[in-house]
Amino acid sequence: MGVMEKIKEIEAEMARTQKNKATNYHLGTLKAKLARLRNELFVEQSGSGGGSSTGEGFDVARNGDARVALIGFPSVGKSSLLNALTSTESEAAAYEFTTLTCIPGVLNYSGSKIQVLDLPGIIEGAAHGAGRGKEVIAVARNADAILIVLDSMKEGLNRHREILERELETVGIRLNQRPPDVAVSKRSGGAVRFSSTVPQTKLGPDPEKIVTQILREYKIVSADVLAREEITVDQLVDVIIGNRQYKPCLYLYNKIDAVTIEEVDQLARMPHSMVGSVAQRFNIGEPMEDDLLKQNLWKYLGLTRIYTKRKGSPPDLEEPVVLSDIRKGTTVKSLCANISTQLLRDFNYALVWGTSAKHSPQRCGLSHKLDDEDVVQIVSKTIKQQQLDKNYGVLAQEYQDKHSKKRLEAKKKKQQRLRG
Ligand SMILES: Nc1nc2c(ncn2[C@@H]2O[C@H](COP(=O)(O)OP(=O)(O)OP(=O)(O)O)[C@@H](O)[C@H]2O)c(=O)[nH]1
Ligand SMILES: [K+]
Ligand SMILES: [Mg+2]
Repeated sequence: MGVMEKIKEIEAEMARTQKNKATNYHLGTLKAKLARLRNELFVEQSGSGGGSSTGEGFDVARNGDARVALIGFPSVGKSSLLNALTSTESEAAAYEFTTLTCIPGVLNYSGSKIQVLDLPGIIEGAAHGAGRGKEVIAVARNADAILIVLDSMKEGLNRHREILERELETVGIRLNQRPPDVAVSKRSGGAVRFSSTVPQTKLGPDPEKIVTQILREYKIVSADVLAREEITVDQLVDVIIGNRQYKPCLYLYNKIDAVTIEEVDQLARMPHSMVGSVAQRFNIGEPMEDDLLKQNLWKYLGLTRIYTKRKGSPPDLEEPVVLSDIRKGTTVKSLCANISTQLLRDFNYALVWGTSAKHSPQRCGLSHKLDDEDVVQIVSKTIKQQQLDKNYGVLAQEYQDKHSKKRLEAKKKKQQRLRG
């Protein structure tokens, strides 16, 4: 039996099984099996044919401080949106599948550059290769945030939203979730031991039993599992499989110019959602204060502007350094690394003005977490400190050389002994 048939079989069995306390354990096991098979299918497919071998899908160079992928059904207005947000022109028309490839544009927002990727529309089954779905979804996997565009005029909008979520989930993308706080450490012997710092209500009456069963599904028989928050079977499976991508995702209900005010009101209340009209420039486009979309994207990307300043001069308010919480973090260290490796190497301390500082300026180390619009002055080590470091580096190198030489000699001797 092929993987696809096995998946169908398990899905059918899950549909047949009533959800109650008695079947909880059985359903949990089925879920784990299903996730394993789906993952197998995905890994298998991304390895062979269809899309590039790097898993990048369409090959578009990264540009700017962060990257957003536009995902949606055909003709929801993705290309129109790209045209409204950036200076790039992507063909927009009233027929489906107008866009056939990935079109990048750059959106400028308060000192930052956000790369926006217009993509072909996807349909149900995209993750398994329907249309150019696989390539589109691979782009979503490599983006910093996803903007799902929906057409408010379409019937079955909620179903559309669910289909898109499912397609993205199939390839291991998790939308608006944090990685679960669970550690699985394999051991060489013994059974599975499960401990938790909080009561677990979603793993049935005997959490250790179900955790053991799920791990066995992934051929792990000996391990310590520690949960620091309440988890579900799905989350445990995610941790075991390990290749999950946690992405912020904003939903835009477009074309609200064409629906009733009651409908608009309902859509605006959906989680992680906003309404707008590209055609009528409602919530989208200039002026900046009214562009709720840009403001939301900024928020979802977790971007932080840092103004740097030199000693004795005012901060440079024209060109902030933009850091991303979801990419490399927003600490003083990520700021230094963003400017130059030299700066990171010669870092002594930082002076920080702004909301992250307890008092202004606060003297901070590399691990200090910065807030949006903080002002930072980096103080490098003195020449003397650098010289000391360098000497230490030379000494450390000599020590290492000496030891690796000794190790090499010992190895040679051992080999000679073995031969002779
Ligand atoms: N009424 C209305 N129509 C819109 C709006 N935005 C886009 N459209 C129209 O929707 C149609 C499809 O727009 P596109 O931008 O081509 O949509 P797309 O999602 O890029 O489509 P594909 O590339 O085919 O997947 C065009 O006729 C647009 O003029 C809007 O806010 N309101
Ligand atoms: K279209
Ligand atoms: Mg298009």
